[in-house]
Amino acid sequence: MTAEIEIIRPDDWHLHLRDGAMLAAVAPVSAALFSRAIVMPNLVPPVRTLEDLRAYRGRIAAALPKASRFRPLMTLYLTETTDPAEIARGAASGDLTAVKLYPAGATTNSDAGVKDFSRVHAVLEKMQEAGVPLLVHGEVTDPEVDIFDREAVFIDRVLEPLRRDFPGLRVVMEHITTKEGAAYVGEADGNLAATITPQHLIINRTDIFKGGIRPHFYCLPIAKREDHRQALRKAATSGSAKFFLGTDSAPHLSALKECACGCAGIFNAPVAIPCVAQVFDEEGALDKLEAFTSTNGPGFYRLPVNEETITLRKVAPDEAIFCPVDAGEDGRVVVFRPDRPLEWSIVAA
Ligand SMILES: NC(=O)N[C@@H](CC(=O)O)C(=O)O
Ligand SMILES: [Zn+2]
Ligand SMILES: [Zn+2]
Repeated sequence: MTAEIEIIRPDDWHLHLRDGAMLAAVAPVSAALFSRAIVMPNLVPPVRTLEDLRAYRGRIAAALPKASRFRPLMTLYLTETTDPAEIARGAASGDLTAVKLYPAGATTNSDAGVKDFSRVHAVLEKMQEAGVPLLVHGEVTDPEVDIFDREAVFIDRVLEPLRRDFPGLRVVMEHITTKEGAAYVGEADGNLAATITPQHLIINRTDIFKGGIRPHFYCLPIAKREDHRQALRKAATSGSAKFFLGTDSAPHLSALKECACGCAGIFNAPVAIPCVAQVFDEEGALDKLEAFTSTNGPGFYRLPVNEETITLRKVAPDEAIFCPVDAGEDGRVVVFRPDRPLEWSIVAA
C-alpha cells in the first residue's frame, strides 16, 4: 500500500550533538529534517556557563551547512555550584532555553551532576521565577535500586518532592521508559511534560538480548518490559499535549559500544521520524503523529509552531535506507535499526 502524509516540520526536544568531529558528522543529519532541537549539555567538560553555552552554539553553527535554518535551543548543565544569577541572565538574554538535571552518575557524562538536591534549591527558585524549564534525567543512582526500577523510584524519591517544593517550576521528564512515568506525567498539572524516544516505542528489554547481546539497543534509561513499551505507545499516540518527541539521539563511536563495557546511547537521528511514523501507523494513530512530533513540544516551550511541512511515504520495506554515519577521522557510528523492516521514509523535507 502506498500512502503519503504531510506534517508540520518536526522539532527534536532532546538531542546530543556532541563536539568536534562527531558534531561535524551528526549536526547536518538532524538539521536536514528537524527545525529546532533542545541540545543536551553533557559534553566533556559540560556546558556550565553562558560563556560555554554561547561558544558551543557557535561550534554547532559552524558544523551546519551554510544554508541551514536549523535552530539549536541551548541548555545549561546543572551542578551544585551553578550560579542563580547565570540563570536570570540567560533567561533575560534569550540564550538559555532550559537547564538539565543529571543525578551524578546516572548516565553518560553525568559525573558533574547533582548529588545533594538541597544544594540546587536557589537555582530552582530562580528558574521557577524566570519560567526556565528543568529537564530531568529521571533515574536514581542508588546502587541498591535495581536498574529497571530506577525511573519509578526517582518519581517517588526525587521528582514528587521537588515538584511539591517548586509547584510553579516547569519540568520535562526526559525519555520516559515506564508505565509509572507515563501515568505520573499524564495525571500531573500543565507544568509537567515528558519526551519519549523512538527506541522506547519500538524495543523492550528482551530485544536487548535477542540472539546475543545487542549494544546498539543499549541506552539509559534502559528499555523495560513489554507492558511498559505498550504504555509509552499509548501515551505518545493519545494526542495528550504532555507527550512529545525527544529522540535522545546519542552517538558514540561503534568501537566504544561494541566492547566489554559499552557506552549507553543510541544514534537514531537519520531514522527517528520514519520509526515514529511506523509506530503511529501500527497503532492506527497517524492523525496524532503531528501533535507528537511538531505541535505539543512548541506548546510546552511556548514557542511558535514551524511553518514548513515535510512529507512521509509508506514504501516497500526494502526501500528503507540505513546509512552508517562517518564521524570523521575517529571512525563510524551505527544507526539504530529495529529488527523489523522500516516502512516509512521521508520524501520531501
Ligand atoms: N541516553 C543515553 O543512553 N545516553 C546519553 C545520555 C542520556 O541522555 O542519558 C548520552 O549522552 O550518551
Ligand atoms: Zn538521560
Ligand atoms: Zn539524552
